[in-house]
Amino acid sequence: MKIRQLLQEIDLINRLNSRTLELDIQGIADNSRDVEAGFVFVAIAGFKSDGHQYIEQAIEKGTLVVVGEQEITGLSIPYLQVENSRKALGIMARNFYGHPSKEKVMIGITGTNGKTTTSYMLQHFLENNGMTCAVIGTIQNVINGQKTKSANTTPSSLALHKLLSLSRDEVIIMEVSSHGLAQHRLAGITFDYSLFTNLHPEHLDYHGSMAEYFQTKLLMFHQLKANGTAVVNADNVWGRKLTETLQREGKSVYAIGRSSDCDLRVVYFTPTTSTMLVEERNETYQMDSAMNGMHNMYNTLMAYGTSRLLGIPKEKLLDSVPHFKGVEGRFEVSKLTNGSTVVVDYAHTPDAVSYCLETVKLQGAKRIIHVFGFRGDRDPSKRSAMLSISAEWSDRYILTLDDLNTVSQIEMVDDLKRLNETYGNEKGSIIPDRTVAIQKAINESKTGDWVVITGKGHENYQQSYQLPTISDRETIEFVIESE
Ligand SMILES: CC(=O)N[C@H]1[C@@H](OP(=O)(O)OP(=O)(O)OC[C@H]2O[C@@H](n3ccc(=O)[nH]c3=O)[C@H](O)[C@@H]2O)O[C@H](CO)[C@@H](O)[C@@H]1O[C@H](C)C(=O)N[C@@H](C)C(=O)N[C@H](CCC(=O)O)C(=O)O
Ligand SMILES: Nc1ncnc2c1ncn2[C@@H]1O[C@H](COP(=O)(O)OP(=O)(O)OP(=O)(O)O)[C@@H](O)[C@H]1O
Repeated sequence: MKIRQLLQEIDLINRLNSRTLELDIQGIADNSRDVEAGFVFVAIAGFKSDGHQYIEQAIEKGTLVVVGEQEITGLSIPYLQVENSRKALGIMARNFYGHPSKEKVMIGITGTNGKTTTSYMLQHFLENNGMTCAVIGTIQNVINGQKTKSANTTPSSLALHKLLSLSRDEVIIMEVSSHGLAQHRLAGITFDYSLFTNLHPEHLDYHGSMAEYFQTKLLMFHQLKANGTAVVNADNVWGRKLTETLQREGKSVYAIGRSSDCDLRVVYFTPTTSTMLVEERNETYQMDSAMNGMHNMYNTLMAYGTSRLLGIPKEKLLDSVPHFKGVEGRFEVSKLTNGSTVVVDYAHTPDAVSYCLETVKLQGAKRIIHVFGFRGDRDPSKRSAMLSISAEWSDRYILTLDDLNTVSQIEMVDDLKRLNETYGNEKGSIIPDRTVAIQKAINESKTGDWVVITGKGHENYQQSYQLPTISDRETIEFVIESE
């Protein structure tokens, strides 16, 4: 591809000469280590390092042209200055890979919680009804049925356009994180359907306030195609605000929720059986689901409503809904021989912990023993609320370690002690070793009790613990087998 074609629709601060514009480029890299001969290197001022520092390294590796934000002169090769390197990277990636999102049905899912669950549920509904789907998100990326590990929930724009160009799937279902939106990882993408699950306090260390967090989420809805539709959970206060905003802008909104003005409305939900009575276009009918909890009622409505918008007949979908059994690490239930039950759940926000413990209570738990911790380097403002909810709902809670990231164990344990003294109660104790905490909880459980382990879900442990296990699931199996 010629540089001239690569730069289409990019706002340039300086101009390249006509000879440079006709050069053929072989690829794009945003990391100097990935540069090959004939590439364009895009320098990004990042959170940890500054790509502009690596320009010489990129030149040594054979880059033809450098794109960056800083005013730089005197390079041995052409330099192109742009307003925003991350944005320019997305547009270049789109041009290089031939605008791959144009050919697909693009579905973006955003919100604090429920993105992964809604993605896989939607994939299940669509594939059961004859469509092929790619899924891009937290657990993995699935393209043409092939699974690969994902580095981020929302990949960099370069990785994303490459994935899209490789995909032969009809529909792309992707989780869209607020970090991804803020960092222009979606630049060059347009959506047919944009889904909003909910918004709760999270990542406020990054976004500063709920208002800013909301504004960032809103960016995805400004990337809807002209005939695209927003599917919004209108029971969430921010979902209401989003609906009003989008309607004012003349965008098409499909609302789900409990109120009478919703396009897909839950008239009644029976939590013990996960049965819903729903109303759609003045018709009321029953929907049976295998997914526990009110939060999954909302996820089901989001996925079901989007499938209806894609034209799948109601009867076919109603057959598919009960067959979706859930996602790895999200309310994963094991029954133990001592008559107790263990749940592993990825809840790591106050609302998610609350939904999880409430669901367990509604399943008839005699006693709830809750094991959880807090991630180092992640928004500490949510910790007190998570602890207060656990202290209220559980009969016993054990505070333990989650991923420490760059925080030391001593620092985290000190914070657990401080939080427990301020927001906890007599039901709580602290066992820093996560595997020992889980072992203790399981050993204490009796018939009818539920042990609820939240925070890590499907993920492997970042640090090693006393028991020789690498995930909550493995620890549970180890404890059961050691009995
Ligand atoms: C803090 C943050 O969000 N960082 C993201 C950001 O990194 P960055 O661009 O700032 O990277 P950097 O390391 O400072 O490097 C700057 C530039 O120098 C370049 N470089 C660097 C070294 C070198 O030798 N040569 C070189 O050229 C790098 O390639 C980069 O272009 O852009 C990268 C590419 O898009 C992301 O992978 C990276 O995500 C990091 C790994 C991360 O952990 N992010 C988390 C916070 C995140 O994004 N999470 C959300 C989900 C949140 C949730 O819902 O829980 C997600 O979507 O994953
Ligand atoms: N609709 C929902 N509302 C509130 N909480 C939910 C909802 N759906 C799931 N949860 C809770 O959030 C946890 C994570 O769910 P899921 O992975 O689907 O969300 P996510 O948005 O992809 O999360 P993340 O961004 O952290 O990957 C679940 O284990 C559950 O506790």
